[in-house]
Formats: sequence, C-alpha cells, structure tokens
Amino acid sequence: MSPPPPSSTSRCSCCKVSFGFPFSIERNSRRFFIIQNVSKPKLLCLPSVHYLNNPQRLADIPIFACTQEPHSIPGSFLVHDLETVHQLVKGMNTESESNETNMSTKFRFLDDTSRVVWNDKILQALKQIRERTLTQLAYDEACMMISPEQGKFLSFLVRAIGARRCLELGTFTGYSSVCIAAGMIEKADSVLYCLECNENYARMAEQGWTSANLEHKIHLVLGDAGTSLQRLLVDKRGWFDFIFIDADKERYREYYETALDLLRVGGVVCIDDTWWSGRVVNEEEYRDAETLGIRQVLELMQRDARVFACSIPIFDGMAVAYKLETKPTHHDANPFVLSQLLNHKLVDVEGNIAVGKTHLVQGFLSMWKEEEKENGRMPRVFEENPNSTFLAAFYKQPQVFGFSFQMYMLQLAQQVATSAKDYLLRGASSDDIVVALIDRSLWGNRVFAQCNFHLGNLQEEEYQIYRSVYEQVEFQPDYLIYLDASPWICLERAKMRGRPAEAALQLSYLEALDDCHFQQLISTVCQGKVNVVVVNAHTFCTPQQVTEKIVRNSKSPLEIRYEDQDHQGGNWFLCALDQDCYVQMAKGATDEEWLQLLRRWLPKNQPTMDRICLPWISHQHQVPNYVYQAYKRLVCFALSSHIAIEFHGKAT
Ligand SMILES: C[S@@+](CC[C@H](N)C(=O)[O-])C[C@H]1O[C@@H](n2cnc3c(N)ncnc32)[C@H](O)[C@@H]1O
Repeated sequence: MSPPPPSSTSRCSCCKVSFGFPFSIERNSRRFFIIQNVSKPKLLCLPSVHYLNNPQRLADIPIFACTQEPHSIPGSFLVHDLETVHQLVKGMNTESESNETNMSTKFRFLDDTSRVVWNDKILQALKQIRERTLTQLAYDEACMMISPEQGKFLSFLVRAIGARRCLELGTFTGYSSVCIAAGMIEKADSVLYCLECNENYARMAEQGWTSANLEHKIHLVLGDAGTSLQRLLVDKRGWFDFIFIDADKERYREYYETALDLLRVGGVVCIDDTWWSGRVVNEEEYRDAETLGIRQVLELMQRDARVFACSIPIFDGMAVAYKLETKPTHHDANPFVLSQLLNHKLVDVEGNIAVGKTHLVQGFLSMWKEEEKENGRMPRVFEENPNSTFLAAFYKQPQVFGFSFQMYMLQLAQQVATSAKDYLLRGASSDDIVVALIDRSLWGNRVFAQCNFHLGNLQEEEYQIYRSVYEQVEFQPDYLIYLDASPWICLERAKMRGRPAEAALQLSYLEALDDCHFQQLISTVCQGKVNVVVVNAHTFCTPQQVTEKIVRNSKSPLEIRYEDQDHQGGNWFLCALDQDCYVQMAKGATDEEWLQLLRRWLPKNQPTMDRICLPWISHQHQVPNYVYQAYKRLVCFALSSHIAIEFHGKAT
C-alpha cells in the first residue's frame, strides 16, 4: 500500500480510520495518535525528530504502537511501515501485538535496565497516569505530557547526578514528576518541589504520586511558577540539584535565569519542548509568544558561559545544561543590567561611613571597562570630596563645626547631584552606556544632618535652616543601593583604610549614623517612590551580587507593612536569643546565619519564608543596645533577601 498523500489528517480508504499523521511539521506538533476504530484504543507515538529531518518520507518514520506504555511494556513493538499500521488497525496483525521479538532491541534493552529503578509500582502508576490523562482530559490537553522515553531520560539524569533536591515547573497530571521522583536517590530529605498553577491537574498528579508510593518525596506548590520561584529564591539559592522546566513557554527565559540561581554548581537544568515541532527554527512564519520564548532561551543558552549545554533530539526536543563553576566576570552579570536596567539611570550608593561604597562603585566601573572599549564612553562616578582639613576639624569638634560643616556638605552634595543629572541629560539620546553612579548623595546628606541634630551638633534653628535649603533641591535617584553593615565593622574598615581625617571617628558616632540611616531607609522603602536595593555588606559585596539583587528588585519591589496593634507573633525576636547570640548577630551575621536563626522560629512545615512579623523597635525603646543593633541587621537582612516585613506596634 502506498503512503497516503501529505496532509495533517488522512483517512484510510479500506478501514475508514482517521490518522493524524503529522505530514506537515509546521502544522502539527502532536505526538500521540489514537486509532479509534479498534477494540482497544491504541497509541501511536511518532518521535517528532524524525519528521523534522525528513517530513515527506513517511515510510522512514518509526511508529511505535502499543496498547499501553510505548517501549516500557512487554508486548509493545516497533512498526516500520504504514502497511503494518493499516493491518494493525484492521485487526489483521494481532499476532505481532503479542510478539515481543518485534520490539526494537534497543528499547527492550533500556526497559530491562531501567527496571532496577522503576519497580512495578512505578510502572503501573505511570501507565495509570497516562491512561487517566488521555481519558479524562481533552486530547489537546493530554498531549502536554512528556513521552515515556523522556520520562526515562529524566529519571536517568536525576539518578546519574545523585540528585536529592529537585524542582519541576509545570507538573500537569504528574507523569514527569513521578519519573523524576523515581530517579531520586532514597534519602530522608530527598524532595521534589512541583510548581503547578492548575488545581485540577495538581489533584490528578497527587493521585499518581500516591499510587507510585512517592507522595512523601513530593511537595506541591500551587500557584504561578514565577511567583513560587521568587519565594524559593529567598532561602533556596544554589540549593537544587536538578530542575525540569516544562511550564508556559513564553516565560522560558525568565524560568531559566531563576533556575540557574536556584541550582547548585554541578546541578542540571532540563528544558522541554525545545524543538517545538520545528517552529523554533522557522523564524519567518512563527513569531508567536511561545515559539519566541523557546527561541530566546536557546539563544541565551548558546552563549551562556555559566553552563555546559546540549540539545537532545528526543521527542519534541529537550535542552539540558550543566551549571559550571564560574568566577563572576564582567560578562556574567552586566549585559542585562547595563542595557535593560541601569542604562540612562541615576544610581545612588548609600550606607554608613566605610561600609564599602567606594569598593562597590569601583567594582562596577571595572565591570564596565570592556563596554568602554566598545562604546568609547562609560558610566561615571560622582562623589563629594570634602576638604580633609575641614572634615578632620569637624570630627574633632563636632559641636563647634557641626552647622558650618553640614551646610558645606549640603552644597557639595547639590553640586554632585547637578553634575550627575547633567551627565544623564547630555547622554539622553545616545546609544552609549550612560549610567551616573553617585557615591553618597543628598539622601545620605540628610541622614548625616539628622544624626548631627540628634547628637546636639546642630541646634534646632540650625537644623531648620538646613532643612529649608535641602527642600529646595529636587533629587530622586532611579535606584538606591543601600549597603548595610554593623557599626563595628564600619569602624574596623575605617581604621584599616587609615584616612587621617577619620582617625578620631568614634563607634558611638557610627552607631548614631547607622540608626538614622536605618530610619530613613525604612521610610524610603515605605514611600515606594525609589527602587531600593538592600545589600548585606558584612563581607565586601561584589558588583555581581548587587546586580542580581537589582534584577530581582526590578521584578518585585521590597515590601514593608505596618500593623497598628502589637501582635504576639512579632515578639519572638526579643525573647529568641541569648545575649551571646545577640552580640554576635549585632556585629554582623552572614545571610546563612540569619536564615538559620529564622528557620528555628518558623513552623517546621513551611517550605519557604517570604514574610516575617517583627515588633517595631526604635532607639527610643528600652531595649539593650546590642539587641537594637541585632534587630536593625535582621531587618536589613530580610530586605536584602526579599522577605516582606510586617512591623507591629508602629503607628503609620
Ligand atoms: C506541558 S505541561 C507539563 C507536563 C508535565 N511536565 C508532564 O510531563 O506531565 C505544562 C503545565 O504547566 C502548567 N503551567 C503553565 N503555566 C504555568 C505557570 N505560570 N505557573 C505554574 N504552572 C504553569 C500548566 O497548567 C500545565 O499543567
């Protein structure tokens, strides 16, 4: 029998059965073809890669036909020509259905070996999931499942890298999740997080997990995958061994970027449907959001120095990438930041004296050096350079020089702001990279004035004069990068850099400054007019770390809420620590240490931490100094980690 003419559907003249053969790769990405006119429904599985290569030669397409799971079930077999398919459909070839020798020897080999990991319970559960999905859902929906050979491949990958911490985006009715969980090594803390937004699908998946006896390893996270990923980033950065991306294609690039953040070095990310029935390579005809989404992620992976990636021609295509150990380089972090986020922007870097602002802006500059070569122009740093004799005199006799020094600094800060704005204005229509970085601006100037007022270095009338002049200047940066470190650390750094003018710097002054910075930071975040990025600077932070935070903040701004009433839940902080611990935290803890502390106080079963309640404490409250210092660091840690804060007991 000669092959039917190319069309997306054809009807067999003798048996009147409709075949959904994908003659035209552009039109049909379907992978399963149910032949209906037979006693039991049959499944034909056409690996799309074959018709991608040679869509017209149907006789060359291997067609797997079976009653249950293709390739995994005894009795499935390989059909090499259409004639056999026709015979099958007409019931003329029942013999071959039970003839296992017809099965591809390669697939049999895989089946047998995978049995070690996939026990009968798993196989049975997979079969049920596939059947349930095909019978209970519309055909087009059911086609979203990965194929059995992909399932095995996922299971294999997971086992090969010894994955214990896995994540899946897009769970659907549970087929791929069972394959992944089945491949995970058996440890008490092995876990697969499944992100799915459709509750109906998730319930079906849960049935499958229970039948496969895997429910104890799987944690369902219902909701939008993008939002769930942001929550996971709070405390699961670099944590996952394996991530499978199979949710909405439009957002593949975003998912891939976040997945890389969540993945440990040596971890593997796997992306499904990357061939997309050939549409990804047909740019002229296919510009829909899904195809573009897949194309974008592939383009990114091709030039991504963070991974070793490869494309697997299995089913509708998969891309697999292994996360390499990379030193943060100029190349990693900034192309996006430069072109998409910071270009033509005013970026204000703030923080206490000696917290590491200059270190950071210099880091930014060296990161941009390559661009300078290409563009002939480069981001500029603007900073105040006060007269060092005057500065030293102020540190020695703050009450004498307080007002005059503050007004002098205000005038310098205004000049700096004007130059930075001019620079941006001049470069407004330029294609060059134009970023104005300010190493402390009017924002910080105001903090200093307020602090000197509180310390009695400025009189009431003097402070009023300062404020009336200050308020005449309009200044609003696009980004405010706030570096937080304890006053102890700032003092040590000031001593280390050994500027003569700072020789008389006192811890009490740095503490008072820290307090005023903190108050102003909270109120700036609450006002929500400026994009604030908070960074834990207890160790010098790199431009790459800051860049990551900027990217993150641009997607979801920091959040602080107030509750008028005092709330029991917020008081844990005050009774949580012993004195040693407070002192240690007050001096500056790493993000990891803060996380450990917070985890001790969270309900055991809460998988992520995205909001904390805290009592509102200010320097007026009667708490020991070390408690207050630790408290400020904790708040800054939460902001730097994108944990939303609910303050209790503070009037708004
Ligand atoms: C292609 S299917 C996944 C198939 C599944 N991996 C399997 O093999 O059975 C895509 C799934 O992603 C889910 N999904 C789509 N967009 C999502 C989003 N933004 N957040 C969470 N899930 C999403 C859909 O509801 C659907 O269940």
